Amino acid sequence: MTNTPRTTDDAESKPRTFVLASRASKLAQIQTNIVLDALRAAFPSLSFDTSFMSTEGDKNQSQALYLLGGKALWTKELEIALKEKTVDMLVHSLKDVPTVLPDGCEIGAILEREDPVDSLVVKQGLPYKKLEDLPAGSVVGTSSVRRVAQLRRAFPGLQFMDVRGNLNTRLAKLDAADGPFTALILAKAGLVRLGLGDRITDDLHAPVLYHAVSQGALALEIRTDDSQIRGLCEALIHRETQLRCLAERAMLRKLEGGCSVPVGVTTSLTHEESRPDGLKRSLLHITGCVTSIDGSLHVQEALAETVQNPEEAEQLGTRLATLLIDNGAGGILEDISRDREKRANEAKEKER
Ligand SMILES: NCc1[nH]cc(CCC(=O)O)c1CC(=O)O
Repeated sequence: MTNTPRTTDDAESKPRTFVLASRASKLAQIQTNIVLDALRAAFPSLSFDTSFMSTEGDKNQSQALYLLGGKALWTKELEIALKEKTVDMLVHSLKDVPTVLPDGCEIGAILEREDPVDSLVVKQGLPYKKLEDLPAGSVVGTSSVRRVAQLRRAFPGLQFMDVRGNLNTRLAKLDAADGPFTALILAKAGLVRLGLGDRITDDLHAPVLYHAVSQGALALEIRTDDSQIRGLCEALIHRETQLRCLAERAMLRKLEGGCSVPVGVTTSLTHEESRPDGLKRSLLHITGCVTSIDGSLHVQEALAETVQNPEEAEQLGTRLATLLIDNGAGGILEDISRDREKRANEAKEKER
């Protein structure tokens, strides 16, 4: 047997292994494996691996999300690893990705969306199916100010309470015999991906509840200077989801909201025509709303436009945000940031 000496050249010609990274929660791992399977199917000769880590949002389970504010709670640690090149691609729920990315990072692909609606999950053993069925005073758990603000309008008799933790933790809190909750509102996509879709008793649609920007869609975040991985990402782009989500994110960016402001949205894309030059023109509808935390004020606007590319989709979202701001959303958002500052200061005072 001959001994082949290992030269530097050999090491360098060793094929690159692309490392996909995400949060360590069960849902994040399932989502990463969805992407891993798609990449392996599209590029059978390439080598992929995964890496999981916890983020500030996972570690800080006690503070209300509303007070933690619009920081990059779920993405920052991952983006550091991406920039240090320990990993090559981040798999996110696009909903959790801030609308402005750090320098050197970009979205490489937005994948086909699950149903973006929010769903009702009722405590095990209780007979209720819909929010309408819940007795007055029932406690509904959600950590989203968007859901609380909109649902207070439609269901003034219900009580809403913060519930934190990953999806399995929240369901355990719901089902606990001595727990306060009668039901939870959760994103349908997360429940379905976790195989918990059978716990859903109802889906909540607009105009009762507008979903979060980009809810239900997965996104891949990459280094701007990594053209090789950008090329791989392109194979996973779902055009319809991409155009819808980019419009939604452009709206939120202009409203200067993070994941924790009461901004809701719905979009739809209808294919109008394939033109002789090969470009597709699609009609993009977007309805957006901003609701005050107590549900007393609600501003809602809608626009529709034919779009041919991501830039035009973003322009539509930005225009909708301007319309919302001009029609009262600006005041609602200012009140919220004043209130958040006040509460954050009170919390700091308490610590002293
Ligand atoms: N903020 C938590 C979060 N981020 C993404 C999802 C669900 C999956 C998705 O929207 O893609 C959830 C859970 C929830 O809101 O119920």
